[in-house]
Amino acid sequence: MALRTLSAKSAAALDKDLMSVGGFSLDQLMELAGLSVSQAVYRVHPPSKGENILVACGPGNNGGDGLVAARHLWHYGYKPTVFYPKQSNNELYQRLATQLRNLEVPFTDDFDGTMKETNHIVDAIFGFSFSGEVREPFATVISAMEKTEIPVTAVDAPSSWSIEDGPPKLGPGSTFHPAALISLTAPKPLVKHFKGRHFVGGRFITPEIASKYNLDVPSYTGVDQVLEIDADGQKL
Ligand SMILES: NC(=O)C1=CN([C@@H]2O[C@H](COP(=O)(O)OP(=O)(O)OC[C@H]3O[C@@H](n4cnc5c(N)ncnc54)[C@H](O)[C@@H]3O)[C@@H](O)[C@H]2O)[C@@H](O)CC1
Ligand SMILES: [K+]
Repeated sequence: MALRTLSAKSAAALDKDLMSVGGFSLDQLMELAGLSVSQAVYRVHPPSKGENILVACGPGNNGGDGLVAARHLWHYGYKPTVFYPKQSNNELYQRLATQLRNLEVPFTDDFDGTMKETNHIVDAIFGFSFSGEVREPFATVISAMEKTEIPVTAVDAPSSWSIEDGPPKLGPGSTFHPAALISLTAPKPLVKHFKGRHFVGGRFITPEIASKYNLDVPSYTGVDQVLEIDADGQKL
């Protein structure tokens, strides 16, 4: 039986619960989410397949997960480059960007140009709060990820996909099928349209929260922050 999914509305409510009664700060959740993302990338694309990783970050917390993942990837020996065109003034994101600059991780405004030197892309543009039609500058970037042969790992959702209904019928993203997806906390309903390698991560939910939101706690192994599952939700 497939792992139970979490709607966009419940994902937002669960996040709030973790940060209130759960006692977590956003920094902590983002660190664990981004650490999971980096481990999924390591599984899908070990450094031996090419060290250049382009991390595309959006304006919200999905983008924050990308910034954290870029830092861990650097420590694993990759050469990440970050595309982060709508940088937030929020102190948390500024600190994440400083941490990357201190490692001399480059930031680029030229997604297409950087893509030419890239072995793998991380799509951290939009997560569970995305809705409507994609606005620029992200529409162009999503079209580029849609057309390229370079494999993409999507964070929580392929950007542009409706969280409930999957790929848009028309426009940017309508034929965007990333090679891999890492669902954070729990898969979202869009996974029924997803055909690539699927991981779950975000190893921070308690049995109580899982029960409140009617979720399965993934059976992570040892120190792993990710679990790869098949279409039936079974561990691979
Ligand atoms: N409990 C969890 O699972 C956690 C989830 N985190 C991450 O947080 C994400 C959700 O973050 P947020 O709620 O900040 O939202 P997102 O990062 O999904 O996106 C919100 C941003 O996208 C913009 N946006 C929305 N629709 C758009 C459109 N059509 N065109 C252009 N821009 C648009 C909004 O203005 C906003 O700036 C999750 O998907 C996950 O990646 C973690 O960081 C923390 C823990
Ligand atoms: K994404």
